[in-house]
Amino acid sequence: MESQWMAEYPHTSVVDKRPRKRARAAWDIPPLMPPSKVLYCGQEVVNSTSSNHVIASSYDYGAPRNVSPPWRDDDKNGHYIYAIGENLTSRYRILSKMGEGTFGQVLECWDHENKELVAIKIVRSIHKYREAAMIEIDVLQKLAKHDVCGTRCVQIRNWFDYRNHICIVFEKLGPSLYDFLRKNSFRSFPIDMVREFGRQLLESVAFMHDLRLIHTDLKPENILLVSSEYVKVPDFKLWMRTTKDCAFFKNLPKSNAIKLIDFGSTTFGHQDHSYVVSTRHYRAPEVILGLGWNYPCDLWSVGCILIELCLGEALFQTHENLEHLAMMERVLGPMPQHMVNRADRGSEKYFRRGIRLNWPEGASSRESMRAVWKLPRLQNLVMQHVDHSAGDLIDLLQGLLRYDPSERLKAREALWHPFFTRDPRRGVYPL
Ligand SMILES: Nc1ncnc2c1ncn2[C@@H]1O[C@H](COP(=O)(O)OP(=O)(O)OP(=O)(O)O)[C@@H](O)[C@H]1O
Repeated sequence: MESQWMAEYPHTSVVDKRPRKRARAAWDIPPLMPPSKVLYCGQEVVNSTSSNHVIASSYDYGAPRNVSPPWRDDDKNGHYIYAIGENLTSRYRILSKMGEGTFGQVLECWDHENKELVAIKIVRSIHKYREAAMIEIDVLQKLAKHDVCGTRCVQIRNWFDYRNHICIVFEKLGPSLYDFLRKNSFRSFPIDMVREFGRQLLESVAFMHDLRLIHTDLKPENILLVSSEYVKVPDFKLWMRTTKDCAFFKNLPKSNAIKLIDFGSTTFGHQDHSYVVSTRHYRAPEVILGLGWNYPCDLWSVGCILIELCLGEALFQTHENLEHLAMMERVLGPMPQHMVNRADRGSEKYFRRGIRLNWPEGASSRESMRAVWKLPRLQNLVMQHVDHSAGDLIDLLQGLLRYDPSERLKAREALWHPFFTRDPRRGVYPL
């Protein structure tokens, strides 16, 4: 959920060159406290996610049901302040924090009624976020109605308004693909796994587009593995490069089942939209140039995501429009003239005499110029990172990353691409 309210973040981290707006929890960070431990009321729990919305609880897991916690004011940003182990209505018990986004916090809870673990998004008590949450609920209910097998998008279980916070109850899923990459020191997924992720991602996008819905915020953070289970396997790439024993292994998910989350920015696709959408690295050129966007902006994001899963890190690591466009031209070649001609008033400044990109003349620094120059062409990039199926993958990516949205592959067309239909080991098409 980003779109209009999204802020750009400065470079801060050495390891991940893409600064994230929040730390992630739950999958790789141990629970905040052992279930039996009782902490004293008012004692701060220092959580490695740097949350200041958690206070220690005087409730333990054996606390009586139906006891509501005392009323507390929200924090200054409208986040609900909670304690691990206390109730959220009489039905749910808070177990741990799973994540945090612009719109609120996601907590792992125990559902006393259905006897299952759930993930509850507690939305900030701010009017615009409450309104957006109601739209997200509408979208989730529409998706649930049509996704009879429940395999494409996260399932909504329930929702309620609690102390001025909209709470959305979801089935509990595993880590996001971004979390998984991060935990693996940003080592890439094998190409056959990328193919499976890509297929499911495109099926989910095609399903949404059939319902006339555009996700608008597709990114590895919003694609969750269904299961948290993983296996350790030898990392042959590192084996060849290092003589040390320690870095020989990487983690791989046991199952490659994934689902989409975060429908807070989802919108209807009946007409072109003009406001800025998508998280920066996954943002399509028509959005940056103010040309109006529609369904194809999701397919551009899918292209960026597939490359990231093969590389381990984002392709367009930038926070600035001109640099972003220069990176695109470096990887994909020049932008079509008719798009340059139509650039809106805000983006005219990125071009020289309305003909070509104002690059490198307009670069803000030498560092920025270097960041663009170091990017290879798409073909070389894929060949450097993929051991087989490179030709098919390059062709698919060229279709997904077409500048002109009207020429970009549609989700269903992409699913018929040889990258998905050809058996990679035998080079033949299955029936
Ligand atoms: N069903 C779920 N199961 C497990 N974890 C979840 C689930 N839903 C969300 N999360 C975790 O919570 C994080 C935030 O969720 P979500 O993206 O829906 O919130 P948001 O406020 O809309 O975020 P954003 O700022 O990206 O718009 C996710 O990245 C993920 O780590």
